[in-house]
Amino acid sequence: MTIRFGLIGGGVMGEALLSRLLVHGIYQPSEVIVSEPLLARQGFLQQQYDVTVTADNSSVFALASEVVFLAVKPQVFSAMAQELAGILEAAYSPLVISILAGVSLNQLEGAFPQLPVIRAMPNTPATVGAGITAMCLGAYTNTKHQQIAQQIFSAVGEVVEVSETLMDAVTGLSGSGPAYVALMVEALADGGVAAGLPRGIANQLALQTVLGTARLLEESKIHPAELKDRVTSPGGTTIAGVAQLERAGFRSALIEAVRAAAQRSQELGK
Ligand SMILES: NC(=O)C1=CN([C@@H]2O[C@H](COP(=O)(O)OP(=O)(O)OC[C@H]3O[C@@H](n4cnc5c(N)ncnc54)[C@H](OP(=O)(O)O)[C@@H]3O)[C@@H](O)[C@H]2O)C=CC1
Ligand SMILES: O=C(O)[C@@H]1CCC=N1
Repeated sequence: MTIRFGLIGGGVMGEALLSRLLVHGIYQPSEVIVSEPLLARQGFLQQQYDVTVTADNSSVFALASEVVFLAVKPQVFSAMAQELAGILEAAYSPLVISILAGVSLNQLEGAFPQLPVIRAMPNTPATVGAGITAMCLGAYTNTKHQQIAQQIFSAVGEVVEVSETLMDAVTGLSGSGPAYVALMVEALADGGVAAGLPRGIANQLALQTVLGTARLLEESKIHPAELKDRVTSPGGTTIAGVAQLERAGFRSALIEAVRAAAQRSQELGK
């Protein structure tokens, strides 16, 4: 069977995307090639997903007819682009999809001249099909390319299209956001333990509180402030907790976290 999908960088995000694409049957294992420097990792991916593996990035471009998906760290982008410069042949014309934080369409189009390029930012809930991806289209893309990217990212969750000027902000919010939420779940459980709960029960209460609240907000479409008002009984427990969060600068801390991550995304592209 022809190889249609090439993945460069089979790490955390690369594997998350790959596994969902295979589960959804968007690509068959025989249609996929993955490039990875580590032999042990190559062996794992080959055994786990039955895909072709290589350490040679140029062969991914040579073989993948439809999509080359970049999932290496932004810090190795220049070295990778230099290694490929001059090797890529004019005959290669896959759609290049990059999920590298901070790396701009301009940089991608400089590295892959004339190729259709899409810059995207998924997030780790993609692993369980509950991700959200923001994407923006490069100059050489057409409707077919947009549909291919839409299909790929729909396999791992929701998809929104944004202007490239918003991609660093997206990275700071939804790209990095799962870490903030995970910290919050951990800290809530710690609070429960501090208040006397056994660890297992505290973990379960913390996780289900976050899941349930997110689901309630999604299904009811009420504003988060209104939900907060509904939980806070006059003179009750919740307002005591909220007042403490305000004293500790909880909201400000989250706002600044998103801004710092967006700023870091900007720096990674320089
Ligand atoms: N993790 C996340 O939540 C998200 C990450 N991203 C983006 O996804 C990208 C990957 O992140 P993540 O999966 O976390 O990182 P990982 O380090 O887990 O994955 C990167 C993979 O690329 C491999 N690699 C390194 N150099 C090369 C090379 N020259 N050619 C081919 N493969 C190479 C690495 O191998 P080795 O380990 O041997 O170096 C590793 O397996 C980043 O650009 C990040 O910005 C985007 C959205 C969310
Ligand atoms: O931390 C990072 O740089 C990557 C990008 C978004 C999430 N993880």
